[in-house]
Amino acid sequence: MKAILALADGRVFVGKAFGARGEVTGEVVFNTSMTGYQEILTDPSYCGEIVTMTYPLIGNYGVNPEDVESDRPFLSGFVVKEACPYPSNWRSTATLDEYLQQNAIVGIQGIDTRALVRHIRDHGAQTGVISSVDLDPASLIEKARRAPSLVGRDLVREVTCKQPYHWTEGTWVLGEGYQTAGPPRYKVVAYDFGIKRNILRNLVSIGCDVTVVPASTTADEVLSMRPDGVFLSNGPGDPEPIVYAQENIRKLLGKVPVFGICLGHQLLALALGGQTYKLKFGHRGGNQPVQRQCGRQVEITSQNHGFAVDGNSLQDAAVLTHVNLNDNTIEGLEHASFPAYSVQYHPEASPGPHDARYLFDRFAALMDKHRQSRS
Ligand SMILES: NC(=O)CC[C@H](N)C(=O)O
Repeated sequence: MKAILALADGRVFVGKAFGARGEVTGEVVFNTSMTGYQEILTDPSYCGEIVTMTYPLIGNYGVNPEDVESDRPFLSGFVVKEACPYPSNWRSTATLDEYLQQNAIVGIQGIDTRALVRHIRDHGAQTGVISSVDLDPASLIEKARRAPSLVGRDLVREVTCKQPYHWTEGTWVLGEGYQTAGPPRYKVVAYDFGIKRNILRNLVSIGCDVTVVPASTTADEVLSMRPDGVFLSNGPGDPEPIVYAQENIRKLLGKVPVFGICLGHQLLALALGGQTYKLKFGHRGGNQPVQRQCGRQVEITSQNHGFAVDGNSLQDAAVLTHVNLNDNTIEGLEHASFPAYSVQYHPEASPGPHDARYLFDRFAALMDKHRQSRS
């Protein structure tokens, strides 16, 4: 069945429908990861986005019930060059096409993804529409132009949990599956702005007893739980309109150690009086080089973000700790005096390299130090 991807600037790509049939809009972005499509599909940070994979063959190891970062896919639509119909993997329980159909995700394949990605790289991310029900390019271009932008929208409300919940699953080991939690050493409250499960698994693996709370949970409610640390999660959309989270973070600073990832990093910067801005097309992939400013070591990192922190806006409120070697954007910060730090990239990987796992151990050390300071 024919399908069309139309961009707001009038560029049109004709391909074949796969996954669910229908029509969706979203900001068209691209991810350069060669593997990890199931983790990408189930990362709530992609809510509101149509995700294009630059690697041409997607689905060749199928899907399975373990490699997920939330309970369902959150992206708007999926664009690939070729969706493999015959996966080869002993862990596979379904094809990519079946998985997208089961989760009502609209896909298009068979388009020139290289041309699409070069267009986005040269002209910037923009809204688009995928449709297998309206095949009139002019109509679709108009729909893409009317589609809402990510800027100024609170998409966190669409993905956060409704009630607090306890998390006990640790990281995955081949042949054994997900590890169970050992004796807890730290009580951590994790804000769910669209949290990825592998962040929770890594927190459990460093000895955290994790309670996940909705994004709107107040600082007083969090402090009443007497945590040793508070985690600020990744999540979708523009960080600026999430003012309620910035206000709660501001009230927590200095009272309890804080560790933030991606959206959590941006919210921490905003809470410190900093500013964020929208990148031309974002960083999404598994090979972004990030250099530590202390020690100059370079980490190859997993990334998925379209906004960034303006390093000049933080003044002396925070120290900039990590920088992206591709474009010198800010990738990490720490508070000048309070036990609080964050990174723009994803040390939990899923998908991607594990170079930055040390950042979880750093959270444990910060909680130890804070506990000693109170004893
Ligand atoms: N993965 C994330 O947390 C993304 C953060 C934010 N939504 C951005 O696109 O920059």
